[in-house]
Amino acid sequence: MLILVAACVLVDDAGLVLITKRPEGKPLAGLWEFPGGKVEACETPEHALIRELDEELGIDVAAPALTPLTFASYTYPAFHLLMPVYLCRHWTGEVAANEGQDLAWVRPEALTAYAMPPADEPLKQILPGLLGLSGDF
Ligand SMILES: Nc1nc2c([nH]c(=O)n2[C@H]2C[C@H](O)[C@@H](COP(=O)(O)OP(=O)(O)OP(=O)(O)O)O2)c(=O)[nH]1
Repeated sequence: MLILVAACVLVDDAGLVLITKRPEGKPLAGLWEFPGGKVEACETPEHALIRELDEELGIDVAAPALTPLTFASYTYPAFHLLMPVYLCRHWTGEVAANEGQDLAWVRPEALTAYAMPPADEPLKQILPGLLGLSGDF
């Protein structure tokens, strides 16, 4: 089974990236991830992400502010994850932990210090380079 999850690398003015901790009771609990979630039927990945960022973090993101950055593709025991990852540098509102989740703003090079789902391992390695080349979207 293929599961489509949209995720976002939110980058603030200082170049820090937001990661959030998966809460207890969910699969992969306690691991840090990029905000996002499953794309529902009849939703585009962009609209799923805009919805999740509003629900999880209370921020408004406009579709043009989402730039395709990279993707993850990983086989978990129960499904195969395909995860388009977008870059977002512009949003309105203050980032808040709407679901009580832990949040961390980290330097891209420091992502390797955080335990993340196995699907995210390659992303940790390539993000510093990708963000260094990504310009000012
Ligand atoms: N958001 C996000 N999900 C990730 C990442 N890496 C990774 O393996 N995943 C996996 C974990 C989950 O199996 C899946 C996301 O599903 P989820 O259950 O959190 O999505 P959701 O917010 O729609 O949750 P729910 O409605 O089912 O509770 O993608 C990541 O960096 N960000």
